[in-house]
Order: sequence, then C-alpha cells, then structure tokens
Amino acid sequence: MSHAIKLHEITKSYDGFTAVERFSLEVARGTVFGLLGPNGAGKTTLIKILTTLMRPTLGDAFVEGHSVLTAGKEVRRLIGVVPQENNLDRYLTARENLTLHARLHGMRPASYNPRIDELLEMTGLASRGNDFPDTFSGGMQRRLVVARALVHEPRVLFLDEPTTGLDPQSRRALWDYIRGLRHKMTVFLTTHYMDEADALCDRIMIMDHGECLADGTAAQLKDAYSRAHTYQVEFKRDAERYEGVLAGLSFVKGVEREGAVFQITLADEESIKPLMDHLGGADIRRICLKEPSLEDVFIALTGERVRE
Ligand SMILES: Nc1ncnc2c1ncn2[C@@H]1O[C@H](COP(=O)(O)OP(=O)(O)OP(=O)(O)O)[C@@H](O)[C@H]1O
Repeated sequence: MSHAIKLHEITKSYDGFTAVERFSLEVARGTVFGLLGPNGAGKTTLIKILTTLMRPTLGDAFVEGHSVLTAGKEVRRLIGVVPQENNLDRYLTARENLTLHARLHGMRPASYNPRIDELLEMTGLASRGNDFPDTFSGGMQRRLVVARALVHEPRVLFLDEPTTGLDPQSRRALWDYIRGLRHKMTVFLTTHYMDEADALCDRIMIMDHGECLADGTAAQLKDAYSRAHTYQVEFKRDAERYEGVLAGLSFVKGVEREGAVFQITLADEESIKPLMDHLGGADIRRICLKEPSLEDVFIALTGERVRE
C-alpha cells in the first residue's frame, strides 16, 4: 500500500444538500498534496471526514489503510491536524499546550519532553515556551498549532488554510517548516493562496461544487490550461488608437488594457502574423507570450463569480 490517504466514493449530504458526491482520491505517501477550490467547494468537508470529525453519508475513507468508519481511533493516532481556526488553550503556556496534547496521545514525559524541546526550537519558539498564546503574534500562534500537531509524530499532517491572515514573512517561515516535513510524512493542505500551492505542493487538485476539476503538478496544470495565444503588448504611444484597431479584428478574441499594456488573446497560433501586420512595429515597446499563473488556471476552471 503506497497511499497514505484514500477517499473511496465519498458522498456527504447536509439536510438534503449534497456537498460532495462520489468523490475518490488517492494521495501517495511522503508527498505534499494541495486541495484548492473556491469557498464552499467542499474542501473542509473532505478534511473533516478524513480527520474523523464527521462521517460520510456514503463511501469510506482510509488513512494509512485504516478506515475512518471502523478504525477512527487508529486514524486519530496517525494524524496531526492544523484546523482553520487557532484552537490553542489560552490558559496554558505554549509548552503546556504541547504537553497536554502529548498526554492526550498517551505519551510519557521521557518521550514528550525532548520532542517538545525539539519542536519549540524548530518553530522558533524556544524562548517563549513559558508564555501564554495570547501574548504571541498571529504567526507565532500558527507555528505553535503546527508544533502541537507534530508532537505525537503523526504520519499524515492535515493543514486547513495554514497561513490565512499571516504577514508575508510569517507565511514564508511556515512554508519552510512545511517543506522540511516533505518525505518525512504525508501532508494534505488546503489553501486559497495560489503561490502557496505552487511553492509547496507536489500535486495540486482544483475542486468546485464537490467535484475534481483538475489534478496534477503545478507545471502540468499551467501547461494544460495555458492561454497559449495570449500576448502582452506594450505600446510606446497611441494606445487609444490601437485599442480601436484591435476591436475591429475578427481573430482577436479578447483585449484587456492597463494603460499602455494590452493583453491580447488570439483565436489561434497563426493569428500572430496578421496581428503584427495590423499593428506594425513602430509603436511597440515590448511584446511577449503571457505565461499562465496558477491563479489563471484556477479562474479559468472555477469562473470569476464571487461565492456566497
Ligand atoms: N454543517 C453544514 N450544514 C449545512 N451545509 C454545510 C455544512 N457544512 C458545509 N456545508 C455546505 O457544504 C458545502 C461545502 O462546504 P465546505 O465547508 O466543505 O467548503 P470549503 O471548500 O471548505 O469552503 P471554504 O473555502 O469557505 O472553507 C458548502 O455549500 C457549505 O455551505
């Protein structure tokens, strides 16, 4: 069995509303897997099922081969969870938060004390172990939640939007810790940050309305959904006039303009020659093929409409 996580035809209905229907997925051991999707896509529903916080309506899910339906206790022993909201105990110090977690997992002081020292060190909190979480910045609290999830040496770590609300420095620090976990355990994360998925994940799945829309490495997704016929053109002068020219060309399928910079989407690869014939070269400062970002892929698949 080389899969750390397996979802088998999971359906979840809430009072007649089906959030996820017959969803299947296998995640290879030791990889970082990223699940992306707009608000309400079904990401948290899947995480809650995998972490035994919620039972599926139909289907089964497995962590390291153990069913969430019949071996919940074993699953909980093998997983670490970083939930969307920080749920630290504010009346316990950082070290006490970690100790409580270790004891709930049946660890003995001889094994948890060195482990907690190591984790406080790794997350840059060694000097703050005796302080209360309320005195920590958002980034430090988040790091403490990650440290807590790792105390009992889980084989699979679930991170639900781990860096939401953090400043760029704290996000990057957390990315470094997550990168350091690669190959040591399996990481399953959800995020709304495309750069985060791009930077961290070996494999990315984009889902919406409970269904998988795309699945692959960041490079594969960008390749598959690349807007290969979109060019970025910057004019030296007369941008207004060129806007009019472009509007009259049948092989131009879309134009977005920001000042003197245009993004021009053509009908096909061959249209670049007639485009250049119409624009001439004299007023062009720069022309290049637009490389798609993961965000372009995400928007292309899930649309621009804002979710409730
Ligand atoms: N307890 C519940 N009762 C009723 N409907 C729910 C419940 N939990 C989730 N839903 C619905 O199920 C769908 C999926 O929600 P879910 O929280 O899994 O999405 P998500 O992708 O995690 O969204 P977000 O990015 O906002 O966290 C949504 O339409 C949501 O309104």
